Order: sequence, then structure tokens, then C-alpha cells
Amino acid sequence: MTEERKDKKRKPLGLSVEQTPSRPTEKESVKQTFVQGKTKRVAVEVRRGSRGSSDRRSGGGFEKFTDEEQLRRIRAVQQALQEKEEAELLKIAREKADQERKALEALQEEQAKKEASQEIVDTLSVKKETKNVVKEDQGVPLVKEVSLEENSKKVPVEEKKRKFSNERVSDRDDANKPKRTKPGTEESARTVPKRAKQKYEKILGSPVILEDDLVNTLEDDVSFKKSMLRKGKSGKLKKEKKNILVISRSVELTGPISVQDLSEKIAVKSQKVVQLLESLGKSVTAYSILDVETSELIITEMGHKSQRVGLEDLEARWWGVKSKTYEDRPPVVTIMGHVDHGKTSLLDALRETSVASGEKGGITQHIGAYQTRLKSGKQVTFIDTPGHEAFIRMRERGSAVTDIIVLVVAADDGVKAQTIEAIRHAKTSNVPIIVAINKIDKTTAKPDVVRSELLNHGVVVEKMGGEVLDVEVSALTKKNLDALIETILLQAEMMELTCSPDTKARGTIIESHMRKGHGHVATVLIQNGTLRKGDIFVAGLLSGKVRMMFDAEGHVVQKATPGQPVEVLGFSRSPLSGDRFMSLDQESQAREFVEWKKSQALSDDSSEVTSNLPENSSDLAQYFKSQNVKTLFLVINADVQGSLEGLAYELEKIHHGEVALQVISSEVGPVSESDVMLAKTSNAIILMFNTYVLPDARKLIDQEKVILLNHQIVYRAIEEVKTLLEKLLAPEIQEHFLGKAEIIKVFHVKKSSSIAGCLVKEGALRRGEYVKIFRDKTLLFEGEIKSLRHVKNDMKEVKFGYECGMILEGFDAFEVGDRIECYEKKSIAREL
Ligand SMILES: Nc1nc2c(ncn2[C@@H]2O[C@H](COP(=O)(O)OP(=O)(O)OP(=O)(O)O)[C@@H](O)[C@H]2O)c(=O)[nH]1
Repeated sequence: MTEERKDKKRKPLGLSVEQTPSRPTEKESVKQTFVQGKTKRVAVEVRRGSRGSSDRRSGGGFEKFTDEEQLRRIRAVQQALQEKEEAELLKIAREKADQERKALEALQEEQAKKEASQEIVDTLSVKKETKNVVKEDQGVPLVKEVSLEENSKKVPVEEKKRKFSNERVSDRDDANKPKRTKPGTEESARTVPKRAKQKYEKILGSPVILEDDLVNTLEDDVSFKKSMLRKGKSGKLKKEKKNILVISRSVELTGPISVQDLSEKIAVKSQKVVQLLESLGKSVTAYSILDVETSELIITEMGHKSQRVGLEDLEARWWGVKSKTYEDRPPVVTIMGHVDHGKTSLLDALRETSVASGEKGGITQHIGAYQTRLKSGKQVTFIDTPGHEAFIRMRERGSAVTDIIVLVVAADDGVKAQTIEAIRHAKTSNVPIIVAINKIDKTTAKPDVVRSELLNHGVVVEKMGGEVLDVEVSALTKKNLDALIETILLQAEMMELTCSPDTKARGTIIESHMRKGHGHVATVLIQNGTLRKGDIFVAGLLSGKVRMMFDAEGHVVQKATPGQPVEVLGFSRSPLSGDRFMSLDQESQAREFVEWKKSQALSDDSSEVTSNLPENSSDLAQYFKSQNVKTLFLVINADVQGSLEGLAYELEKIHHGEVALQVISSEVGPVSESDVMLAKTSNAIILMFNTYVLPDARKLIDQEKVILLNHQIVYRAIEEVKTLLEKLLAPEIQEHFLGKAEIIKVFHVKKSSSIAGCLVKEGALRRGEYVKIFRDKTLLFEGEIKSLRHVKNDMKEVKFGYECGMILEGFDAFEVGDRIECYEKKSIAREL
């Protein structure tokens, strides 16, 4: 025990009532500073010094202690107070810690509850989704979606079991749950819960990669918001905002793009992009076109990633859309054979025996293709255009529509020229043949002769020991038609034809035409995926939206599946047979694609072009005007008969009430002098297809100024012919209202026409523009303003509220009160 303690024991502290001054003075207090940083004034009795005057030691008997004792006492008092203070603070700290612990526990409990309810939603959505295989639609920009806390929030297994007794949650499930990994690494993307990935893929309708550390761009993400709102989860969106750090998109750029389209790609309002560009010093509107570099800058600024892609790659990727779901699809069959061997008869007979048309009782329509359905439910699709042109046309356009060729050979006539041609087409296209030996009902039928003749041309049928399937049929008596269909199905089975109905539609234009009341109608054979009403599509150089669909029985359908031919409404012009048809996700993609296709078509043609069309379109219009043409005459020279047929087929479809198209010559071979002279004398244009001009003919073309078009691709030739025909159409005149005035005084000037003194009551009157004069409700005159004056000045325009003098070309019988309307006339080029 210290000396101080002993003293304390010996003597009570001298702070008894009688010893303590009633109120300590300033000088008698001590400032204490505690460890916690608090200060406090403590009242003490101070002996100022042993040698000080005795009057200061008055009261309380404190003076009876020595200086040393007094100092010890003061220290003891200070220590006692400090200890008391520290004990109080410790107590407060303990209470506070206790409260915090309780609050934390309550919070954790609440979090667990939230997590549990979220699990239910997730589990349910996963259940639904197990039926749908994850799409890999390449049409949509890849979306990267990022979850921050989803990984870290875990509900204990026991708790899950308790809460969702109907949902089995195993330890293994939890063990499989991802650990937090370094953000942005591949591992982190892989290990985020599959369940969350599926959930967001469902919401966004596109593949997502989940990571765990990106900046929250959810507020700007229109598509996400929309999808949440659509699902009635707008309230939840706010809650999730804290937890989900969304969305870094991988945006594919194929070239210059409009602000509007770019905004669509990154799912923000175009105003946002406009604002950003303005902040960077660029003044744009939603319709401005941005170059690739600027677009990349915007994409990065918005927290996304950009990727430059060639549209060629994109087209190939879009066309070859993949899916994990495969189903059998009906085979597509084209019927070929020699003239009069019974192709049309066989197609009609097959169609009549079709169970489908019989069952539905629909009125069959020739839409270029149809399907037969057997009792087994299996189907076969027939291209409804017999002959070889359809096949050649498709092949020329790079479309492989046909799976099987049914080669019709008349049993009484045997193998002929077009039979051999069909065999050649089948071989070069690698399409299997089924031989239909027709007219077997005839007494003169010699099917075995047909078989041996076919052998000479490399077609070895089963009976001759080969693998080619053959059936003896009669289109007339309908004998063995079922056997023919069964054989087709057998062949199809061997070929294992599959499709993915859950992807976007891919198909080919079989034919197209203009129909009154419906506009441009095209038959599309769906080859993969499903086409739905409202889908956005591209076909050749066109884009559009499916307005309506009809099947081959003329019924309105809402969707079309692989193998099904449907008539589609929604084209702005008629597409060409053989054009690839693809449905896409976004209108911007479709627009971009078509622009690229057009530019590609132009650049391809220009490399070989020897066309000598006047460059300026008004020169061309002038040319036609000078020739006074309302019919476009064509002299066609092509490389082969097939090309001529292909061109003729497409040209036949062009109709217009005001202008006509007439082919005056159609020949296989190079352009000769006689072709040029024929074109010259009949005011025709030469359409040269995949051939050349003989040297003398070339000189004559220059000399006689004959127009020659050179093409290698049918649809481009057709497009150019259409453009030329459009030039023959008189332009459409549109009137744009400029203003109106009233005549308030008429001035009769000697030796000159009258002047109308007008007051402009709306808009403006403009010199040189077109006016209409009305008296009461009668139109008196239409003509041009020759002169316009205000006071004594010649004016180009006199605006609202001003008076002016006006002279018209060809009219001066003005009266006070006549009304004048002024218009600007614009001539608009028309389309076919
Ligand atoms: N006896 C008999 N005659 C048939 C049969 N199939 C077709 N014909 C007849 O053969 C002729 C030609 O038939 P189409 O079906 O027009 O032949 P196609 O091959 O389509 O002829 P093109 O269109 O000119 O190429 C017609 O008079 C038919 O009636 C058949 O199985 N038996």
C-alpha cells in the first residue's frame, strides 16, 4: 500500500460540509481532462502556499494540514472523481454495444426473410424456364448483367427447408453456389448462380453474363425497366436497385448509325445520347448519323462495351441461328421433269389427296407452296411451281430450299432432254432424287425401260441395284400417290431433317405479287424458327413488320413453323423469289442491314458495270420525256435460257396502270449489232445479263446512244428496271400552304393589268409561287404571282399583317373582298 493510501486510511478526506466552501471560486476549481477527452471542473480547496498570508487559509479547517498533506488530498479527490467518470462511461459503452448487437440481429432476421421470399420467386421462374431452352439469338446485342450482392446473400439451408417445405434445397445446391471471386474475371462470370442468370435472361429475353462488380446503370436502362414494369414488378425494381448492379452491354457496331438506333441498342432514351453529345460539344438530333468512333465513345461513356462487326459475319450468324432444341421438320420437295410428263398433274393430285385440305375444307390457294398432312401427322411441303425455273431461281439466289427432287418421268415417253437437265441440277446441288414413273395407267407404259434409261444417266434405282427410290404412279388415276408420299418421308427420315422452332424465323421468298386490298404479298417458306404476327423482318433489300399471315388454305394464322409456307403481308415492295427472309429483334437492326445490303448491291454492280445510263436521274427523265415514252421496251440478252426465264418470271410481276413494260426481244448470247439496231428503232433499252457485247455492237451503242444495262444478278437487274419505270411516272405534285390574303382595294393602271391591293391575313404571299383566287366559295383562278410590292419596293415575300400590291400572270379581274390563297408546289418522284 502506498504512502498516500495509508494517509487516506488514517484521515478522512477533508471535504465535510463544514470544510467545503459553499461555492468554489474560479481560483478554487481544477480542470480535469479524462482519457475519453472530456473535461470537467472539479471544486477543490487550494492552499496557495505555506509562505502566503494566513488570511487566505480561512474556513473549513483545511489549514490544519501541511502543504504536502493538502496536495495528497487534492490528488486523491481527483483520482476518485476520474475513476467514477470512467466507470460511468464504460457502462454507457456497454449499453450501446448491447443495443447495436440487438439491432444487427433484427436486421439479419429481416434480410433472411427477404432472401427467402426472393428464393420462392426465383424457384418458380426456374421451374417455368426449364421447359424453355436458353436462346442463343444472335440478333440481340449481348447483354452483360451484373449482380453485386446476390451471391453473398445466403439463407441457411435449414431455414430454407423450414420455409419452403415443398421445395427441396440440398446441401449440394448450396455447395454449388458460387464463392465471391475477383470481379470481372471469367471465373466470376461463370460462378454466379445459374438461377439468377436464367431469371435475367428471361426478363431481358437475351443471353446474359453475370458478374459482380459493375456500376449501377439500371436507372438508365429502359429495356430492363420496361420488362420489369411489364411483369408488374415496378415496386421491386426499386428494392433491387441497391443489390443489382446492371447492365453492361456488348454493343455490336457495323457502321455509321443514327442516334435513335444507337440509343435503342444501349437501351436508353435518345435524349440521353443527345445530351451526352452536347456535353461533348456536338450538336445533334435523334436522327443524326454518328460515325463509328463517336458511337464507340458514347457506348463507353454509357458504361457498355463496343464491338465492330462486319455485316457479312452478322448475316451469316443471323441466318445460322442456333438453338439447343431440335425437332424433325417436314421435307421440302420440288417436282421436276420433262415437258408434259405430268408435273402439274402430279402436284394437283397430291394436293387433292392431301388429308389437310380435305379435313379443313379450306379453299386451296396457289401461293407457290403447300403442305400435305398424313393421318400419322407427318407433313410434306411441296414447292407449287413445277418446272426448273423455280429451282434455278432459288439456286441462283443462293437459297437451298429443296430437300428432295421428285423427278417425274412419263412411263410411255422415257428420259428426255429436261429429264437429263433435272438430273444435272440435282447432282450439282447435291439434292437426292426420288423417281416418280408417271402415267403408269397407260397401256404403252414401260416403266422398266425408264429405269434402264435412267441408269445411262447415272440414276440407279433400287430395282436396278442402286439406292435411288422410285415409285410407279398415275397422276390421272391417283394410283400409288400415298406410296409416293411414304417414299418421300422415308427419304426425309434418312436425311434427318431437323429444325429449331424456338428461334427467330428464317425462310425464303417463294413468290410475291401485288394484291388489291392487301398490297404487296409474299409467300415465305419458313425453314427454321417460328414467324409470328408483328415480327420485324428483312428480305433482300426490304425490311418490314408482319401485318398478317395466311396459310395455303387461305386461313389467317398467327404463327408459322418450320416447313410451313405462309403468305406474309407487310412488305413495302414485292421481294424477289429466292430472297432470304429473316426475322430480327429490332427495327434498327433491320434498317441497318437493309442499308448495308443496298450499298453492297451498288458496289458489286459498279465493279463490272458497263451500263451507259445518264448519271443524273433528271437527265434520264428528260430522255424518256424526249422519247415520249410511257412504255419501257426491253431487249434482253442473257447467258443461258434459265437466266432468261428467271428474268422473264420476275419482270412479269411488274404492273402499273400508268406505265408498261414490254420485252421485245429475249435471246441467249452476246449483244450483237442487230440487237442494238432493234433497240434503237424501237426506243428500247438493252438488258444484258451475264454476257458481253460484240465489238462492233459496242461501237454502235456509242454511236446511236442506246442505253444498255449490264447485270449478273437477277434481282439487281429487276430493281434497276423498276427504277427506270419509276422515272416514266409523272411526279406527284404536292401543295404546301404558305398564306392567305384579302383584296381590300383594286388599282386600275392604264395600259397595264389591274393591281390587287391586299392585306395578308395569315402566313405570307411569295412572288413566283402559286395562288388560288376565290370569290365567295367559287374558285376563279389558279396561277402564279408575277409581281409583289410593298409601298414602292419590289418584294420577294410579304408577311402577315402587311399590305401589298400584287399582279398575277393571266388574271386581273380582281374585286374587293376576293380571297387569295398562296401555295408552294413540290413535285415528288413516285414509286412503282
Ligand atoms: N394417262 C395419263 N395422263 C397423264 C397423267 N399425268 C398427266 N397426264 C396428262 O399429261 C398431260 C401433261 O400433263 P401436265 O401435268 O400438264 O404435265 P407437265 O409436266 O406439268 O407439263 P408442262 O407444264 O408443260 O411442263 C396432260 O394432258 C395430263 O392430263 C397420268 O398419270 N396418266
